[in-house]
Amino acid sequence: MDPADMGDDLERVLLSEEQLHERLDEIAAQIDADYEGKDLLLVGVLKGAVMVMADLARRLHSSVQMDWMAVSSYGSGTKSSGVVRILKDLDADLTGRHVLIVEDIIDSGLTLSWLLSNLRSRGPATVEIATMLRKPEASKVDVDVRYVGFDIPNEFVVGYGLDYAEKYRNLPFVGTLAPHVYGA
Ligand SMILES: O=P(O)(O)OC[C@H]1O[C@H](OP(=O)(O)OP(=O)(O)O)[C@H](O)[C@@H]1O
Ligand SMILES: Nc1nc2[nH]cnc2c(=O)[nH]1
Ligand SMILES: [Mg+2]
Repeated sequence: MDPADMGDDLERVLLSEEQLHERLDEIAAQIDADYEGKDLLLVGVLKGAVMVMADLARRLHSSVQMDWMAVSSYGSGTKSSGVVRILKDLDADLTGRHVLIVEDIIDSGLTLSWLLSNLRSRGPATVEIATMLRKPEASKVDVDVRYVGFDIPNEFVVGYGLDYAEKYRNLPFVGTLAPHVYGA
């Protein structure tokens, strides 16, 4: 999808495709170094993390497996409901595994803190987190995030997996929406 095809829905491009990919090169190199000689299980959080999972995984030289969990707390709005629902659970048994949760964004941090305690209760060897984007609110939650692509301002963003009412996930960049789109 091209920015031009969004008409006046797009306010501005926050992170270009090039910026996202360059940062992923750096993060992938760090992950390869940190997990050298270990089997790694990447856990992608559907649906938002699809793009970052695909782009990160293909940069890794480590031995990795990929599994998916679908959770949702936002529905079709721009605010977290605070209630996290499992829509699809993992196929993999986490016992003794090195787990890396792959997220597109940490905003309120509610999804992640819930996910962390859920996955930790399944007996993994280690659980770490990689996220492409992180907003300032996330600092209020006591969660240690090992790999962060970009710290971004507190605006509702779309693209690179992130939706507004299920649209715009296929944008190759991260942008902000014009307020008229979500009725502000
Ligand atoms: O830090 P938080 O405030 O909890 O927000 C972050 C979560 O919100 C988004 O998922 P969403 O619930 O919109 O589901 P989706 O990935 O299917 O769009 C995003 O993918 C994160 O999982
Ligand atoms: N699309 C989108 N989903 C989110 N989920 C949590 N924060 C955001 C955001 O800024 N944009
Ligand atoms: Mg969403």
